[in-house]
Amino acid sequence: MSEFLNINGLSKTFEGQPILNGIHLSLESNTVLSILGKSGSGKTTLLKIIAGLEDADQGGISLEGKPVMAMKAQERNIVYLYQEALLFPHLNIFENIAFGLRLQKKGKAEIEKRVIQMLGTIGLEHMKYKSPNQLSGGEKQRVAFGRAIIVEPKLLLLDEPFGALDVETRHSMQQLFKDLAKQLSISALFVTHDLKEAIIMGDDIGKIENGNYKAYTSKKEFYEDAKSGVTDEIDFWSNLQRGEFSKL
Ligand SMILES: Nc1ncnc2c1ncn2[C@@H]1O[C@H](COP(=O)(O)OP(=O)(O)OP(=O)(O)O)[C@@H](O)[C@H]1O
Repeated sequence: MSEFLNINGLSKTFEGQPILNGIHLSLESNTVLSILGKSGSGKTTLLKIIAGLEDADQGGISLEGKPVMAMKAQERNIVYLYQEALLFPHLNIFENIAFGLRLQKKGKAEIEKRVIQMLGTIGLEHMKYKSPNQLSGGEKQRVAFGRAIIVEPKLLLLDEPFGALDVETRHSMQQLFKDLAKQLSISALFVTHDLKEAIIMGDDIGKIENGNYKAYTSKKEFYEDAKSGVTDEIDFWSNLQRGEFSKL
């Protein structure tokens, strides 16, 4: 079956150490797939290979049926976003968001209209003339989202994008992303090692372990997998409620 994104037998070794071991993964369009995995399991490596920022040793990737391995990163129409929202420090917020549209040589009026609209969507209209160093971490991450999404990439790769944010900001960013994903029919891989975040963000869930990828057929299957960590989490909170940790 031809899926939106198909990853076929992807392998990567670093300094003789196998990291990805023939990964097979597929994603339907307009779907967010959460990928869980412990630190060092190869999540970032996988995303970087998909984005074209790292080479694979073996395997193929196709997007909308077209092989992308031979394409340069900038030709893939894939955006990779990670924890640190790297904005252009010398450009104000408006220009940071407008950047991709200027590269695409869109007209002045169209850029103005789309950037203003995006600023509204991410709730930062009042900050358009500020520079990145005047923004909080959460605000910077919003701008990074706006800048990524405004160019309408085919695929969004999110690498622990909220990892550096406090709990409250993290929740509001999760909600914002979920709303945007629905509104703009976004297709994305969302990498995290946070169990709850994976459940909240993903339409589907999978995990990387020992260099292999396991796709869960449903969230129910994930909850019921003794190794998913969900049961441990539930047990923890049940024990806490029963007062079994009162001596801690
Ligand atoms: N350029 C590199 N050279 C050598 N080893 C590397 C390189 N990049 C990553 N690695 C190693 O590959 C392994 C997987 O790294 P990766 O960053 O993909 O893991 P991760 O699952 O994203 O981890 P984390 O959740 O901590 O970010 C790690 O052991 C890392 O040290």
